[in-house]
Amino acid sequence: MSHQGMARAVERMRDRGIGPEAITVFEHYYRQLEEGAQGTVPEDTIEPLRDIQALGEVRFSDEDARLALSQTAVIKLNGGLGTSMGMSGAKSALEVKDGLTFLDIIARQVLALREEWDVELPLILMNSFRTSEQSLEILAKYPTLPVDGLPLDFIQSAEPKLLADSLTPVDWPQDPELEWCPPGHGDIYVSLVTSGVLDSLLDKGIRYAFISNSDNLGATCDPEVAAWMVEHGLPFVAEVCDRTKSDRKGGHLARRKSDGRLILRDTAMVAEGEERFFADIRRHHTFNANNIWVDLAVLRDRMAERNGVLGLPIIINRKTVDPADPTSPEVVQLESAMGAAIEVFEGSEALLVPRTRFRPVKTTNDLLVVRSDYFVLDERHHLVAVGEGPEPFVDLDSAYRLVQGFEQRFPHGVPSMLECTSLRVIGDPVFGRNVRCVGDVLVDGLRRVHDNAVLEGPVEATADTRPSRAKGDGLRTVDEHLRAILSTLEPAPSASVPLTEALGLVVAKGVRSRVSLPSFDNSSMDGYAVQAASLQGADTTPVRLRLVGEVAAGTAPTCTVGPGEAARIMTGAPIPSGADAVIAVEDTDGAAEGEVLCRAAVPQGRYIRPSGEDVSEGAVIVSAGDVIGPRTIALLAACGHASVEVHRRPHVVVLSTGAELVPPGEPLGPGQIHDSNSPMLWAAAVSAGASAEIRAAVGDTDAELLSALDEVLATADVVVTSGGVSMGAYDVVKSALADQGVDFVRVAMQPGKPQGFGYLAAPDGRRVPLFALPGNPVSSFVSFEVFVRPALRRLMRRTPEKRRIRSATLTAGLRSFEGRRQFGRAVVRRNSEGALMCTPVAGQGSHFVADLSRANALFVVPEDTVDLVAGEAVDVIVLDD
Ligand SMILES: Nc1nc2c(c(=O)[nH]1)N[C@H]1C(S)=C(S)[C@@H](COP(=O)(O)OP(=O)(O)OC[C@H]3O[C@@H](n4cnc5c(N)ncnc54)[C@H](O)[C@@H]3O)O[C@H]1N2
Ligand code: MOO
Repeated sequence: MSHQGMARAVERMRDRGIGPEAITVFEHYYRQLEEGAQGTVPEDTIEPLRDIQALGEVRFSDEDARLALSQTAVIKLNGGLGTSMGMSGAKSALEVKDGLTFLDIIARQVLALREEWDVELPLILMNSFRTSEQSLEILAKYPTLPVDGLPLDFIQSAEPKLLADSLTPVDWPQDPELEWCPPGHGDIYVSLVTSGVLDSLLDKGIRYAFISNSDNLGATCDPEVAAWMVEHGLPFVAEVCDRTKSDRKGGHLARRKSDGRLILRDTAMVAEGEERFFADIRRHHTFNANNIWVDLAVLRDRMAERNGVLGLPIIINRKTVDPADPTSPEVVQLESAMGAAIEVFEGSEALLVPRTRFRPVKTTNDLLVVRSDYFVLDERHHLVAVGEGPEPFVDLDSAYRLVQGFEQRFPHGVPSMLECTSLRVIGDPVFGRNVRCVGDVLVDGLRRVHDNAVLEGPVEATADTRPSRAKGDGLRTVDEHLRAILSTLEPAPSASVPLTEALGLVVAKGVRSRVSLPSFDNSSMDGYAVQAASLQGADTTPVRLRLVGEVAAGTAPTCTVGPGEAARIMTGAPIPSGADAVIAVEDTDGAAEGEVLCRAAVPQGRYIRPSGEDVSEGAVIVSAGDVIGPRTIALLAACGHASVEVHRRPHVVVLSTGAELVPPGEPLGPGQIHDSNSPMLWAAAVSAGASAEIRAAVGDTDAELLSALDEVLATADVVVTSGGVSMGAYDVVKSALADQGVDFVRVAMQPGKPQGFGYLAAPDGRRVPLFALPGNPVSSFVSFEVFVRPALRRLMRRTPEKRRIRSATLTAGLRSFEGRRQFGRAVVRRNSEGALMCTPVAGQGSHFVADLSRANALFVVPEDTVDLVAGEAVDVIVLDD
């Protein structure tokens, strides 16, 4: 009966036009199925992987990496339908981040790599008969993507689903397409051959393929892996990641004892009673990320040797014919796993890669995290985690499981997850706009989550989630206020700036050298360019060489140096042709014309700085994320760049308020003081890396302040005001801006309790952040340190945003306010044993400018600490690091 089943299945495949190679493979698996093959891998036949090479340990020169990448193609397994997320078309057509689909991101990643490395890097999808059309439509948006002589996709084979009891092909007239399934991703090897793509790639000189799932946004084509394969002649590399408890189900690699080869053991291959070994994450401590690298020439040989049947272990997948209808007949699908091919290649290797290379989106929980601000797409379209903590754990209720239900309940986008450790939603609330999750959040039984809600854990966000300003005694904590600021800031756009304006900025786009360094062979000494052979024996018997010319730095040589000849040469001057060494002037008589007497022999190459020794033309000299310092500027300049693309420097305008203020240097009238906050805040902004200017202080009327702000908003990226934020009758900043979008809050800190922050609209529509700091000089300074400096660094993408906190020993006791975090001023020094000692300055009042200036550090006393005695440890922030 089942033999008949195979015959009928094969007949259907022929009718559908499926090629003989794929049919042979199907028959192979069908026979295994009939024989009751289980394909198990018992634990005593394998050894756990040990001493796995890690990606960070393999390093190659740019040139090697480029060369390897120029022989590589990216292949994406794109047959997935996303049925488990309620999708019917290609899963990769789902908008996953910033309005882009998986395929858009993949296409952009490939195009960025091509540009960065100047390589052809073909992208090819392995589609199923159901995903091809829709996927190619998306890729059509990228006209430069296709590579001459290669298709953008090939279609993997199809096979009939078999009725579970009779193993005959199932009939499903309601939707005949459901009678077919793709034979798993292990089919890629057969389909590469039958589609002709394998030959086309090899004909074009493409020797390696990087193959991964299209829903794994972490799987970017890393040139270092390609270079590693080339260097060691590896036929097959499988990327593995460290396994955590939640990865217990995935497959892992192991070494087969009988022949020492690597094999893949998937869940389905675990022998009965051996689940505990499989689940032991210390024993099998990595899992297969399904990112593989294959030497296509070796693959072609293996396929030929085995008559097109690689013989991968069979996977028997049991489903219903209509996956969406559990009452439809039960079927089996014969599949194989791509990674299983590792056992076919002698000399295969596993490579331990960071978890970031395995970021699949399998569920809407994954989708929420990827869409959120926890991740950004960088300029190379790599998905980069920007949250400080580990990736948040998300568990949404069943109403969100399918994409449609998910979209309906997040109509304004997903919440901010930057500061979230976990989010669990019970019920099916619709989320408003600008919702922020902080810590471990549980949403239970809510009908809706309001706009601007801050869900702060550990929370049972069961009651009201309207934005809460204050808690307890009405004060906001320091961390809450800082988060409220940082989470709304949008980093400055990138711009190209001259080198002299780039100091301290973060590179937005990698730069390649326009020249080789040195760009020509030149002399590292003042002396004579010679042929080394001419000076043989000159150590014992001095040799006379005929002077044929002179080369100074900055000129082109006009002479050629032959045997017995020399050309006078200066440091940095080009080596004339014919010469292969330089003898230093000290080893000669220094003659300027006629003949020069040489008293030393020189080896070939002596004192010659060869072209390209330092940098080769086209090499990447700085990368996105690098911070520009004086040495980077030297490199950029040497490599021919007058400007560099960076994240822009924000321009800060400082504006003090108070009728009592007089500019420094001018005489004081009764009740007047010199404005010291303006220059202090200006200097603090410049020290933080921003550019800054001071706007003359204004008095205490709303009109004065508003008209000054109108003026500064035209040029400011950030406005910092001082004064006028407390409870006084003339507290102008608060009175003028409270209903203009600036929030005035009291923060549980000392000094610096009254704070304002918000956004004002600039004349050109930009939203300009405004910090309203308290007027007391010390309060103003501390507020800048705690809130403005991290914000400026975030705008410039400088990390770390906050200063380092260290521990020091107090030399004197002190008292602090309960419920407020105290930022005291101190002198922090090392004692003779090297220990950090903290001595608070005498005047801790908010008006002591001299004591502030004597201090070099802030000490931080937590909210719940009131008394500290000498000898206790205290946190300190050293200011002049
Ligand atoms: N009744 C209350 N009074 C105050 C409270 C309060 O809660 N209730 N809070 C106190 C705290 S704490 C602070 S801090 C200050 C904040 O005051 P303002 O931001 O409103 O600032 P001003 O009143 O304008 O000035 C305070 C102080 O600082 C001197 N100052 C102001 N600007 C400058 C400058 N540019 N250069 C040098 N010195 C400056 C100003 O002359 C005052 O002496 O409020 C407390 N009051
Ligand atoms: O809190 Mo105010 O900022 O002390 O002086």
